[in-house]
Amino acid sequence: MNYDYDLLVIGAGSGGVRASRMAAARGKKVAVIESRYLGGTCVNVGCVPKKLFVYASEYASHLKEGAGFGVHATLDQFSWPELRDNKTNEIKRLNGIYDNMLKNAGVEIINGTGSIIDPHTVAVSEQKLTAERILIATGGWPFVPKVPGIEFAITSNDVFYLDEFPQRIVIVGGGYIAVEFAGIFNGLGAETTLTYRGEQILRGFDSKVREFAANEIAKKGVRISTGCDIEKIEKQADGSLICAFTNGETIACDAVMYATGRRPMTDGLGLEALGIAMREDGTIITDDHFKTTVDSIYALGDVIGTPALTPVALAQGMTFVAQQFDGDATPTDYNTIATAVFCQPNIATVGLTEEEAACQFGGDVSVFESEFRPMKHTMSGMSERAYMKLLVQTSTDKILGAHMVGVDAGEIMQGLAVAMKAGATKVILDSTIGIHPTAAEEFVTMRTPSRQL
Ligand SMILES: Cc1cc2nc3c(=O)[nH]c(=O)nc-3n(C[C@H](O)[C@H](O)[C@H](O)COP(=O)(O)OP(=O)(O)OC[C@H]3O[C@@H](n4cnc5c(N)ncnc54)[C@H](O)[C@@H]3O)c2cc1C
Ligand SMILES: NC(=O)c1ccc[n+]([C@@H]2O[C@H](COP(=O)([O-])OP(=O)(O)OC[C@H]3O[C@@H](n4cnc5c(N)ncnc54)[C@H](O)[C@@H]3O)[C@@H](O)[C@H]2O)c1
Repeated sequence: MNYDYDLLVIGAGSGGVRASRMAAARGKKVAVIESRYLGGTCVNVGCVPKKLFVYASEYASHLKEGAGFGVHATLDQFSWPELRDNKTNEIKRLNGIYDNMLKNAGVEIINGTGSIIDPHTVAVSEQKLTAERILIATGGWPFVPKVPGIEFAITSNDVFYLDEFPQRIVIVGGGYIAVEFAGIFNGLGAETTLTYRGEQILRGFDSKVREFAANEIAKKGVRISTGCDIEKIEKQADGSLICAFTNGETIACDAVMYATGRRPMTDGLGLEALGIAMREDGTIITDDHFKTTVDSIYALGDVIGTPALTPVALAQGMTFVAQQFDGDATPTDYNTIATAVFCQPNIATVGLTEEEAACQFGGDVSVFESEFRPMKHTMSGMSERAYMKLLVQTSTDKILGAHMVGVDAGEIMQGLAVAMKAGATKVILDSTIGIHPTAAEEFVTMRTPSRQL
């Protein structure tokens, strides 16, 4: 059977771009269909613009900290339009780089929305394209609950393009996006409320990390309200919003941002008609080779419900190509994926939480902890503290988990993740000479366990 392409990818985000480039590099005839923006969520409305905003949000605090060092500076002005537009220009530059990168790799870019009409055919408007393999890499989309007045709320898709900076913002959710944007808006000077329906933000993270981080975030000025939810949002004549909460409280604000999770983007793909199996939450079911329940159709990235992180989608893209075109059957390894929340200070983690370690290795776990005031803040006057934890299997000395709340934790944790992947034991960390004076050296100097689990 002759097809137009060896591989037709739907979605030019983190996973789709990587898979198409790698397949084209192996001499395959590849096209990628993209409906909105090259680079997908991460480049356009995710990791990249978010991190640029995080940088912006930290200057005011740096200026204050300088005083203790004799460096006196005041913040004259923060211009939201400048931040927003400079960010947008940077994203456009990256879109151009993606365009060149794909074309130079020999990947054909097709602008439009893809819809699968049979196991080897994708329709894009009037065009019908055939391929030996179809790869769905369509990512996710913000989920917002049904709440009266939800139409007045914004999501992470809108927040990067607001006409005006909200001086008062309510952020709903307790996950990555809510916590990161609470830090961004608070740092940029907005009166920020983070509201979460559960007891403690950052579900899934180590419980001490959650408590410590929530405390540090609150110390920075974010008002954290837990155990309640928004009942309704009303728009006032002056354009401001009033949020009514389930606990009877009301808050007036200029913007309400919902960061209540993401759903897989499968709208209009035609999956039901093809009989492609999905879970209840809409994520596509795949095997170790990213194959869906239809033989020639594959899926990877956020749309399959694996950890929704760019490096995971990238790794999957590379595994997919190795499996399909190099004859390498090795599946993607999801163990010890390091991750960071870019709040102030950062949270970063790799491996098991204390709760998971206790559950899996109870009676055989040593906990090493360190909590301290970072050296910088002994003179900056800030009360910020840092927390680090290592979980070690006592009988084997193997590192089970590493956690940090502190400046640059995201940068520090990557090295620990490599060590863990290499099977590092506590003895190896102990025999590693530290870099002084850094916070990171604490990870190689914690000698006495604080607890046994
Ligand atoms: C605010 C925010 C911050 C984030 N920060 C981080 C971070 O700091 N670190 C991190 O690791 N991860 C972060 N993430 C998660 C990360 O962005 C995703 O995990 C990653 O982008 C997933 O890649 P993907 O290839 O699965 O999908 P995506 O990158 O979402 O790409 C999917 C692409 O498919 C296109 N598409 C969808 N349907 C169709 C169709 N029918 N036809 C054609 N094209 C279609 C979309 O337009 C999109 O371009 C963040 C996410 C958000 C929302
Ligand atoms: N730094 C990073 O690596 C980074 C940053 C941002 C996003 N991401 C990825 O993107 C994913 C999506 O981020 P997210 O923050 O939207 O999702 P999330 O799953 O991390 O958090 C969603 C939050 O919304 C709450 N929630 C869900 N439904 C709700 C409802 N009906 N009412 C009130 N609250 C509700 C949940 O309890 C949770 O606290 C993350 O899980 C992560 O994988 C990663």
